[in-house]
Amino acid sequence: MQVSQKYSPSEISLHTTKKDCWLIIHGKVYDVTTFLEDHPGGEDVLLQASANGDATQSFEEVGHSSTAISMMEGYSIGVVEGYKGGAAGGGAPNTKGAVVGGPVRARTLQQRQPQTSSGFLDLLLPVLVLGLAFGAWYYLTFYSKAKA
Ligand code: HEM
Repeated sequence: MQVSQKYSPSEISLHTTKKDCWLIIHGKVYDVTTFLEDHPGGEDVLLQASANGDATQSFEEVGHSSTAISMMEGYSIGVVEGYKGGAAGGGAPNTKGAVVGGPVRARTLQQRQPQTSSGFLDLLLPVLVLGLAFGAWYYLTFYSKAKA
């Protein structure tokens, strides 16, 4: 098994420029310098996230696809020394040294819920059906009376 390179937070904080940009996501360190220009969300957000320290929250908030999550491995260069994940981040190395939590949490968050239709549309359909039913009943009643 490959031993992960460990980086101290102060060392990581030296890599926040366009020519040298590292990110911390779930306690892992990613060198995204070559990815900056190709990132669909733009390079600015990555530079900003890099400068902010831990990019886990920003990364999660976007709800990245599984494609994005699998791309990350290609930029991984190691782990944060002494990283303690805690409730917010997940992905912390546990006592046995295995990284837990991160991908699972990422997956649950990135399953974007399809936008359910608005309350207005939810109401419109039953009202339309009722209206049609009433119209049909009224027409048939009136029509049969007129004919009689
Ligand atoms: C190694 C880390 C990252 C990788 C590999 C990555 C990859 C991607 C990919 C492939 C997309 C296209 C949409 C998708 O497939 O989900 C995307 C979109 C995006 N990403 Fe990232 N990303 C990374 C980190 C970040 C971070 C740290 C942030 C926030 C600070 C961020 C913000 C965004 C935004 C705003 C979009 C556009 C979302 C949209 O328009 O729907 N990304 N990213």
